Amino acid sequence: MTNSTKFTPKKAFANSPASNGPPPASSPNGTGLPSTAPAGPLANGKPTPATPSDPDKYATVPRQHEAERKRLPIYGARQAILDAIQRNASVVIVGETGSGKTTQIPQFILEADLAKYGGIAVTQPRRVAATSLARRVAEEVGTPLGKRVGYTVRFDDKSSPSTKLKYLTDGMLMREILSDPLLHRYNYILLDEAHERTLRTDILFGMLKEIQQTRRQMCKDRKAQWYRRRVTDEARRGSGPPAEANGTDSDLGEHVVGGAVSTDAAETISASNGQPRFVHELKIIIMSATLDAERFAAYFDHAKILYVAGRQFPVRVYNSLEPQTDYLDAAFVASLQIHTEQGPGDILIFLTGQEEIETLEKLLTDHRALLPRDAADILICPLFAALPPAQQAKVFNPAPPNTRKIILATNIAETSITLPGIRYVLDTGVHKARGYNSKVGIESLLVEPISKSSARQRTGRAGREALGFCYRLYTEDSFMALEEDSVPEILRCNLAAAVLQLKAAGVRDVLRFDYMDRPPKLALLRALEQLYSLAALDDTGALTKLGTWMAEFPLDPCYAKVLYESRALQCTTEIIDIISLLSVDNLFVAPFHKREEANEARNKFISPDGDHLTYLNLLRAYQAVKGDIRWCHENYVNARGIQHALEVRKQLRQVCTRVGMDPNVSCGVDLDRVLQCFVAGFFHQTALLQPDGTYKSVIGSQFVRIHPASTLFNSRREAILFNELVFTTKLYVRGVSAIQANWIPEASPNYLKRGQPKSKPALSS
Ligand SMILES: Nc1ncnc2c1ncn2[C@@H]1O[C@H](COP(=O)(O)OP(=O)(O)OP(=O)(O)O)[C@@H](O)[C@H]1O
Repeated sequence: MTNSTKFTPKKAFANSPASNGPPPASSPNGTGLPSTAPAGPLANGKPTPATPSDPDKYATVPRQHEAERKRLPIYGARQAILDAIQRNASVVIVGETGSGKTTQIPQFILEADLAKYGGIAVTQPRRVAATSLARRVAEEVGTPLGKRVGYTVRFDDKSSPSTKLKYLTDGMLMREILSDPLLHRYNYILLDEAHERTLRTDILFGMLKEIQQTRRQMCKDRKAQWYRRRVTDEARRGSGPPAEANGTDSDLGEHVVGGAVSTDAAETISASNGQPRFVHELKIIIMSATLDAERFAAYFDHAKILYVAGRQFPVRVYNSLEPQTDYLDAAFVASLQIHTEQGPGDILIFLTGQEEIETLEKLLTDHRALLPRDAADILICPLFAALPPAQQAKVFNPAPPNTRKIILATNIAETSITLPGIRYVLDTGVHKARGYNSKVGIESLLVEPISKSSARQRTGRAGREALGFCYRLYTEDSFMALEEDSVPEILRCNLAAAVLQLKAAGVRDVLRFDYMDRPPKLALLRALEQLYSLAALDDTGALTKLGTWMAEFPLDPCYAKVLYESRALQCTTEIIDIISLLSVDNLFVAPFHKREEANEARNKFISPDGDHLTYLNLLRAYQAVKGDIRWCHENYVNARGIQHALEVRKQLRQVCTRVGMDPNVSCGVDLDRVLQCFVAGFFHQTALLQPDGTYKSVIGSQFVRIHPASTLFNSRREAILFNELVFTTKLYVRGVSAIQANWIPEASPNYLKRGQPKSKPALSS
């Protein structure tokens, strides 16, 4: 990459007709309905009926942002939204980015006291969105975070029995289904950013549809019973009045609509403990700025569609006049030009991954000293998934005086979140997309063009607090050539984890599940086969005890199996440590101008057996110096990465304790056991050395190369196991360790010979 590009914003960008709409629509409706306060709705059990409205009863801190709320375009549509929600079981709401869907619609429901019989869940594809939105909405509602408004994301829960409105990742809602199969605790589920079509959202769509139908049927059945009982009671009493209302009748009495009893709530008897359990209809609301509303409405049983017009502030969109050969360089130059030539406001730059972010962070940091004297200072804030939450949170802090914040983000900043201060967005037009070839079982992670929908979402990160600007580092023709939407993840991913969750949620026949887009049959069969080989499914395709245990962990099934095996081989401490470390992309940093020194430093930790034990050595050394940051710097260790791994480790240890597994059982120096555990989960990801020095995978007979970043790069060992088989520029294996070839056939009870299933599982059920 060079800095000598001819790219300049003035020359390179044309004012685009894609400029995003007129100035904000003002909000006509000024009055909020009073909020009310049912108790403990997100805890299991029978919710307490609503108390009379009292907006301030639960506001233990002052409400904030009231005037801003009322200026949001969505506020003008408040009554229409509430009417649609009351009249329809499912509603699709489409409104511009920043118009107020995510923060306001749940509050409308709260304030209008519609969620009488349970809580409100708002799902987000990403944890950073869930946590920041909950924080903002708690401020608006005037409640400490975790009380009336809270969030639940993997490894972090800020909710309590008094939480009425909860932001959570779609993965966490899937987990809640395991313990509360009909999601009784919720009255409303809002599926936000539904256009993203992550694997989990797609699975959730199908599960929620089924839950909604079941609950509706239960309400109807219970209602019929109630009528029969009432008629019998009245007949027995002659012409006297109906029986004095007991708890059931008074609950039902609240639902009398125009003389008929509505079917949206009824008491029923829980089969498990014979205690009365309140059943109420589940309302589903699907939201996004960029989705195919008709398609979603058709899938959700002809849901009502609402389009809410207007955005708060305009965003001027500029496209590059010429194609850019190096988007990273273009982003570097453009950001400095904005900084030195444009007015105040922070900059958000979309890049594809941690490595690119760290490269640009370094370039910009080095350039700080060269800024003109009169220019403001710059503060660079990275934002990517593997960054520890505390570091991620820094992007939400205002920049110090006379400083411009430059946020370097992956597409975790693409949807949903408001990053305060952002006025300029630089869109490189690319992202890293995961793919999966189910024929050969190879995953790929390639840099690809984004979709138009993603480009619009990126644009929408500006214009949320004031007029904004979006510079697309690609031509308008390139924009026009983009696909409208990205291919749903379910059509391009390994489905083993999703199938395990479906099975754990009681879906027997995953081939016939009601998918919005049906994945290829081969991909589903592969997932079933993989779970069978891990002994998570039995010969009939039903979940085994082990499978149920594995579904408890927020881990890919292969890692859950490794952890399970660690109990027998008595090395749970080491396995938890290594799995946590594997959740980080790069544990070592290797700046290109200091590669040799970095390699030398890494050699201190290297285990001759490969990456897994090398990571363990690294953690032990880090613990010995008590996480000294200077030590990390001197040894080219990614301190942020290790901190993130330690967070994951803490949480995994907690889950282990919860399921009765002692996380403190260690194998000491007998580290072969650790690798044997990994073979138990990854026997299908092993390869044998060939006479010519190459490696051939045991399953699929693919020639694979050890990734240059692996400690076993260029080494010749009898057999290897790997955590990832990834096509980038070539077919590489990553996360590699040396193993004994005879461990492979022993590793799976369902495999007799290498790569040969003992018998085909009954895949259709
Ligand atoms: N953390 C925050 N700091 C400052 N303003 C915020 C914050 N969160 C929300 N806002 C304000 O509330 C507005 C509405 O945000 P909200 O997330 O509800 O919009 P949205 O319609 O859901 O957007 P998107 O489609 O992009 O998710 C923002 O445009 C911004 O003005």
